[in-house]
Amino acid sequence: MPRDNAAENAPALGRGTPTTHGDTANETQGLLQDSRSSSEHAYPEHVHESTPVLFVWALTATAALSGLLFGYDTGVISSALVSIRSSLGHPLTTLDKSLITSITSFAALLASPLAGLCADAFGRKPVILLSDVLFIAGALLQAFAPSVSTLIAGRAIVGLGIGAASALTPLYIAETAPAHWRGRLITVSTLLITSGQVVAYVIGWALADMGSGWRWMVGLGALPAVLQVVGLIRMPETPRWLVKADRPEQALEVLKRIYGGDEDMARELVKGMEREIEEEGGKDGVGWMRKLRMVLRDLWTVPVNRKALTVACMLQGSQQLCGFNSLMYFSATIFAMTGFKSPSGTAILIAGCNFIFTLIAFSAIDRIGRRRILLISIPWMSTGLLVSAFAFTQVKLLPNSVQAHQNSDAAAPPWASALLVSSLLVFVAAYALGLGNVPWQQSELFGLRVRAIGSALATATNWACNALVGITFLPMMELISPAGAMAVYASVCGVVWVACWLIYPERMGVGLEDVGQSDHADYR
Ligand SMILES: O[C@H]1[C@H](O)[C@@H](O)[C@H](O)[C@@H](O)[C@H]1O
Repeated sequence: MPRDNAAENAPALGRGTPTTHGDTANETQGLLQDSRSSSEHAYPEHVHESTPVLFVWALTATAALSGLLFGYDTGVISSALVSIRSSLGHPLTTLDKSLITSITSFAALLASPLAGLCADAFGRKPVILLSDVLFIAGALLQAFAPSVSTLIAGRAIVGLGIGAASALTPLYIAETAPAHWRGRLITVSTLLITSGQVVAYVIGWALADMGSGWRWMVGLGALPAVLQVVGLIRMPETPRWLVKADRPEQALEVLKRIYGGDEDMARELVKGMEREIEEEGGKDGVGWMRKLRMVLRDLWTVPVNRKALTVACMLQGSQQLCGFNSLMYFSATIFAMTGFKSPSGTAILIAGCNFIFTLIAFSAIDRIGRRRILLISIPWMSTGLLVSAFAFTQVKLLPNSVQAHQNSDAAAPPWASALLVSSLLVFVAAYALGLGNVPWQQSELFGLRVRAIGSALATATNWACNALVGITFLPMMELISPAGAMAVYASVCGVVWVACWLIYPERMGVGLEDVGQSDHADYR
């Protein structure tokens, strides 16, 4: 029987509750040896309760700019597709449109596991910087594209950046955040994803009628990347990676800044990280390929890792298979089909609702807990989808309008339109509170040794399912009707709820060093 009291017990772990894993391994670590044993240490209460210092906010905000890029680049394409018209030599064919949209997800799918590998070898920060280079190159290539194929190449390059950034930003934030604020700080990056989508929709709407407006839409994506490069260059590598790379002095300095100069706390944390690495088999000075093989083997054969990977992939897959992004990518199209006067305006409403409820998730996630939020919000997603399915049955779909974006004839009685929009808003709000956000907390499921690659594989699952939904949504609408499509997504949500209830562990407030020590009972 799943238990919900883990949330209450968990913060104690984050404060350094003694574990059964003794300090013996640590006793050989000369540099950071402290006269007190680690079991005497507890995070000072004032640190536990206080808000993070400015430095932590700066770290988080700089890293989270990747979210803005990710959100903007995924959100802008629907408006850009409409306003390209014939400016690339001919009107875009359906194949052109599909390729332009889906190549980004496929490239992200490729890039995310590679990014995890590089992040272990070279550090988290260089890989985020590399993703910025890709964002800038891809945005410029798209803005100056003379042909459809150049535009597709630009979208692919941006996709590589998105894949790397989406795998590494939450990891970077998780590894620099104080445990009791980790959920909220990772949510900052989801907040920037959703605000990037709102900005993209608004810019798309504002520039839609300008001749070469679409070039500005896609080119503007380079701006936050430049900002991030400027900010990130001054930021440090994560202390966890530094300890793993045998640079504990540097890790200590970073941790001192994170904990407002509290040296005892910083030393204690470095000791915890060293202990974790020792327990996980020590610092492995082996080559890339061998290391990858070892980590993959550990992910698969060590039960606690395998369970972590299963949960992370299940959540990331669910985040996409519930169909949310079909709204993100095609809401203007859906609203045009159903005869809405201002489909783009209604689509902005959807993106705005996603943003506002992610803001609420920000304040709730470290208080209510990830598991409880998911179990409460997912049934609302199903309800919203089922009611919208009913509303769709009351709406007369306009013929041949799957790709149309403007319509003036009302095709739905006003009550049905209102029911449709409000039920979709319920779905979106519930999504933003739970599934849109919680899967990105994935790094807290994995021990340090397998964290980067485990998170990257879960991110790849996200992109694979994202591409699947992107490709299947319009055909599904035609084949089984919009109501049928919504019903399918509602049943996916039902299955996801059961899966979360059965296997998702609460990690609110747990220190990252304690994650690798979780026993199997932690996974229900
Ligand atoms: O967490 C984000 C967010 O919820 C976005 O709105 C969605 O488009 C992304 O696919 C998801 O990863």
